[in-house]
Amino acid sequence: MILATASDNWQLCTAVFLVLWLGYVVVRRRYFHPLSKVPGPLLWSLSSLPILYHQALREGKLIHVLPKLHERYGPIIRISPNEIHLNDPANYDKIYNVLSKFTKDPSFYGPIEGPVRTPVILTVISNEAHRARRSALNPFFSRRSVLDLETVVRSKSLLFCEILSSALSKDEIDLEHESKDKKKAFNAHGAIRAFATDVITEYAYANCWNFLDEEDFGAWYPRAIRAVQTMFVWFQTFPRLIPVFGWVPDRVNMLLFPPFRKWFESLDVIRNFIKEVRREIDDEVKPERRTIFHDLIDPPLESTGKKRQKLSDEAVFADAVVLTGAGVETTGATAERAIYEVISNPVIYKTLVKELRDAFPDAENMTLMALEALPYLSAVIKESLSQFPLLKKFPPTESRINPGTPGHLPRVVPPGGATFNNISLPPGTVVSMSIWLMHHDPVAFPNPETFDPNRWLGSEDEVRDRERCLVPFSRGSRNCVGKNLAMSELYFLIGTVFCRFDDLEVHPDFGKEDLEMVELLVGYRPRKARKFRVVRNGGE
Ligand code: HEM
Repeated sequence: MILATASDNWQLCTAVFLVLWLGYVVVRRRYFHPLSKVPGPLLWSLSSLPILYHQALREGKLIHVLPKLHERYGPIIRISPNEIHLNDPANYDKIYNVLSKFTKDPSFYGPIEGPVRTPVILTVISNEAHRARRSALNPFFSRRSVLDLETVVRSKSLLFCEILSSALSKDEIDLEHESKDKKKAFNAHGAIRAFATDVITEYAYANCWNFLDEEDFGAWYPRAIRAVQTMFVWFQTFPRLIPVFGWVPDRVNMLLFPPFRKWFESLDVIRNFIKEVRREIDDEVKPERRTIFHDLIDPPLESTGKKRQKLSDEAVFADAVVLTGAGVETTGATAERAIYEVISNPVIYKTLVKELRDAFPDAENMTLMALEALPYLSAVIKESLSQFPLLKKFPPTESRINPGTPGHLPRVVPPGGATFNNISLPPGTVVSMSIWLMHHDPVAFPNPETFDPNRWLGSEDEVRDRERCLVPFSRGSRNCVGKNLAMSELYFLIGTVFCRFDDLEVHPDFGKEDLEMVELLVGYRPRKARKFRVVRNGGE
């Protein structure tokens, strides 16, 4: 009896303590927190669970909700106890600039290291440490290097067109076993991502993975990267899971998460390749072509006569993993979007084909500089990197997510604090802006629902103003290192496809609703979406 009463009292005390503690947290975060004056929904200011709900349980839908919150609460909103989101383009360059003192938010970027288990270029927190690491990569992805190695991108684009052409004429071969409809459809979704993987593996490592030659275009790879990215969201909210993942042997992780199996294997391929290059360097074997691994392990002399800082094998490995994966879905989804929009719009299609065929009687002779000089092609690419048509089926904010990296890229306010839209933020506050919202600024992009390359062909002043809001690769010292290569891929792929084919159509099974995107740092199609396929005019 005495024991029962003691236990009841203990439970009561615990319940009272929990209620008081919860009340204290709520009152402190809402009314006495340095960010308490920043507008935003109550629940979001108390906990980061709403972000987890939209990112993990609704898979990457935070980006769909942010515009609605801005509409309701204004240009500066509190989206978690310590994070502020901004949507006024005037603030972009204050945060994301070359000499920025804003550092990356460790609680967002740190978990990205989880699966690789070592810091990667994307996640280095200190801007100084990042500068040293980035300076090792920059020369390899400079405009000069991309121009020097343009044959890599050109040859993969031509191969893509060969495969597209033979896939669409397959119906002559074996009509008995498959329906005509099935035969003539080309899996453009898979092939575009295979193209992006083949380019980066050939360009950076001179060791192409040749996904374009595979039946399913190496579909395991984008699938595995996506699984890894989904995991980041959980790691970001529950960082204690990261060491658990580290302790669990790879074999068990592979059993628990099947898409990881091949991904772990791909890590081994990269690791072994680094070992091989290290051996070559030690044995003073002259490589056929110096790759990024040669440059990172054994940096060449600079014009000053100095050698750049050497990276450890572990750092070279980590950056190679990111470089291989970072350009697949980003470039892939952008190119896919461009091809979809062009073939869905006869006027755009005709104009683009004419411009390309007038400039290049033979697609094999294209050069990047000649492609870049084409105004209409350039306008199509800029439009593909920025914004997309409204899908009638969804409310606008659910429909116009652009590919690439559309979401918020959180940074930490430096010592001394910062002021945005007349609201002062103390040091240590996390601030973020979303590229997708920049591309939907109503002043820079009137009629954002329309895919309209002409918006990039107006007066110089008008285009310059618009370009201030065009930030697909972000800006400043932490911007995309692969942007020159990505642009070269977009120019060559879109250029060769539309120089060669004037009769492509979207497969009738593919609807506008399949273009919806979710954001897991990189923009993805929702899992239920059908894959983008093309057919030849009259092929149905
Ligand atoms: C259309 C294609 C692409 C888009 C839109 C894009 C966009 C971006 C953005 C916005 C960032 C900054 C992320 C952040 O602040 O957290 C970034 C970083 C990065 N991107 Fe890309 N990217 C593209 C293609 C590529 C390609 C082809 C590569 C491979 C070479 C690549 C490699 C990287 C790497 C390594 C970083 C981290 C850079 C650093 O932290 O210094 N990206 N990208």
